[in-house]
Amino acid sequence: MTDFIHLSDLDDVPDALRGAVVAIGNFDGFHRGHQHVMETLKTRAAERGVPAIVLTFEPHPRDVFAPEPFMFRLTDGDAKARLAEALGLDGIVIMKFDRDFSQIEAEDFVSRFLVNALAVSGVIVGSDFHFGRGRRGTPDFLKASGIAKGFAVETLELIGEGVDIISSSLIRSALGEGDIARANHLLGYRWFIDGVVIEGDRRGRELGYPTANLSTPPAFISLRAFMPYELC
Ligand SMILES: Cc1cc2nc3c(=O)[nH]c(=O)nc-3n(C[C@H](O)[C@H](O)[C@H](O)COP(=O)(O)O)c2cc1C
Ligand SMILES: Nc1ncnc2c1ncn2[C@@H]1O[C@H](COP(=O)(O)OP(=O)(O)O)[C@@H](O)[C@H]1O
Repeated sequence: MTDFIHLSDLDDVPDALRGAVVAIGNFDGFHRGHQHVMETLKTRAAERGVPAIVLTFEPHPRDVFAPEPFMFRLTDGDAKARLAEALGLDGIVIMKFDRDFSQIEAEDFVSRFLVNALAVSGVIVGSDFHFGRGRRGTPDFLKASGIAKGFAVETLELIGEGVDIISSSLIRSALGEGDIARANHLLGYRWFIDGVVIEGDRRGRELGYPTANLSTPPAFISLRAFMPYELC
């Protein structure tokens, strides 16, 4: 088994990742809908005997285009990489998303990155996936590109929970309401925040249970910042 590979661009793709089947998206949270994409990705890659990798973007495009209202994040790039490795994928590519990158046309994204850099053998996305300047690249466009350029494209139905489609915003709403159990259920694992424990105002000792002050990037602060959470 080869080591998990983490790339931050597609300038010089190692041979070990060329020819891969690739899942593309933001994947904030690696929730159960995303995990369905990843399981399909692993199955298709194993059938072809090629690597299974995820191609994602940081920062989140919504933070680039509409920084207000504030959107707290479920997983940063490092957490996505850890989850991808834990799910048994072969690698992750975290491309820098900025205004210049967002102007790349869907056609160019396919030819520059999917075909020339990665030589993908297959692409897996959910049925709502859009990409390229102005979000013009639709799942149908991706399928047509695959036929023209010789890679397989699979678009998956979105996984639901009751009447809701599982999405990172649904999980943010659950957390915003303090419903950790529902967030955990939708995530498929126990929600976590990464941070370094720092010295605070020493008020925790008056609360009657152990507390820790976490230094956490602003995008990871919950809407209910003063809710007690169990440490794990
Ligand atoms: C090359 C490229 C250009 C993009 N340009 C835009 C854009 O102009 N406007 C926009 O809202 N999103 C843009 N996006 C972000 C996509 O709409 C989308 O968030 C991203 O492909 C991840 O898909 P997902 O949201 O289904 O996970 C772009 C994405 C890519 C890969
Ligand atoms: N509930 C779901 N079921 C199946 N695929 C999904 C689901 N939610 C998102 N996807 C797919 O996973 C990838 C990342 O989606 P993204 O837009 O980051 O998710 P979210 O809607 O949770 O913010 C995309 O290809 C998307 O189509």
